[in-house]
Amino acid sequence: MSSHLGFNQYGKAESRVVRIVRDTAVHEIHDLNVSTALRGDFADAHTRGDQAAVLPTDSQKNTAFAYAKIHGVASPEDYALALGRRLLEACPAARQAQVEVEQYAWDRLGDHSFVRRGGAVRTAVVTVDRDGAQVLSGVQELVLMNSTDSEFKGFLRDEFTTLPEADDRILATSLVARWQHTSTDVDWNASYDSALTTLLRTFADTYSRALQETLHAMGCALLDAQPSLAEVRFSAPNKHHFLVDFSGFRVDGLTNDGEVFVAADRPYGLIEAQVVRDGAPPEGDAWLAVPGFC
Ligand SMILES: O=c1[nH]c(=O)c2[nH]c(=O)[nH]c2[nH]1
Repeated sequence: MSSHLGFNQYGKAESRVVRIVRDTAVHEIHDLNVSTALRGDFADAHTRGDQAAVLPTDSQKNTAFAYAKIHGVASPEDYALALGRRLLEACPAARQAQVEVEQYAWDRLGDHSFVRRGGAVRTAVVTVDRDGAQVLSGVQELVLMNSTDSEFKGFLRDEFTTLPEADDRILATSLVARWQHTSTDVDWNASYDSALTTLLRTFADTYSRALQETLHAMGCALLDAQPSLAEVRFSAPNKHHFLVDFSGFRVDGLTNDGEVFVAADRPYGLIEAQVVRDGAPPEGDAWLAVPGFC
């Protein structure tokens, strides 16, 4: 048999890093899930069992914790850039380091008391190589619903199509979105806040003829609002809500005029799309091994 080693990377997945900033009596909390991966010349580890070039995943994990102190967490992007650069420095065989961060938000209850905020998780994926870095920012588990102003009709029909046309339906999703920056000279927190505002406003304000159209509108709005973004990608489960049929109930005058639905959890439509700025620079390896997108 003839074969060769193909693409490979290795690192520590999902280090749960909690950094408390306690320089004053009013503490701050940064709650992260951090994954690192190194890519480069690690053939000897795979083919000869030689670990000389391998910075252990345990050391990568330790660096993730140390950098929460040494560098701090001004934003997930800024922390990930610092961590990625350090890992490249520490591992000469690595050509590229990818750092993925999820940040869980906490709301303040007092000087040193917090309550975890439900809902959306902020994300960053930073890919650092020896002459630059690429940054994706994003959000996941952003659960959205429009209770009207959504239709789905005029679709292709075949022998197996039973779906009725819908003039007025619920549109709901748990959105994953990531967007690529063209620079690392960015106010990451301001950019994220503005992106979220744009996405939510557009979801709410767009009359939807399909989830596909809504995603496209959200992507266009985001690229319009932030000229330094190259591209946005969405993965959106269509969280179907089916009208409950009251017609068999023996209750006089009981109607269901778009008022009572069953929320189905599976199967679900999965709508994925990229919206790309014309003339955007090449995307490089920013999206390599980033799961969940077409
Ligand atoms: O917004 C939608 N897009 C589809 O492609 C689709 N397909 C389907 O059955 N329902 C929907 N809804």
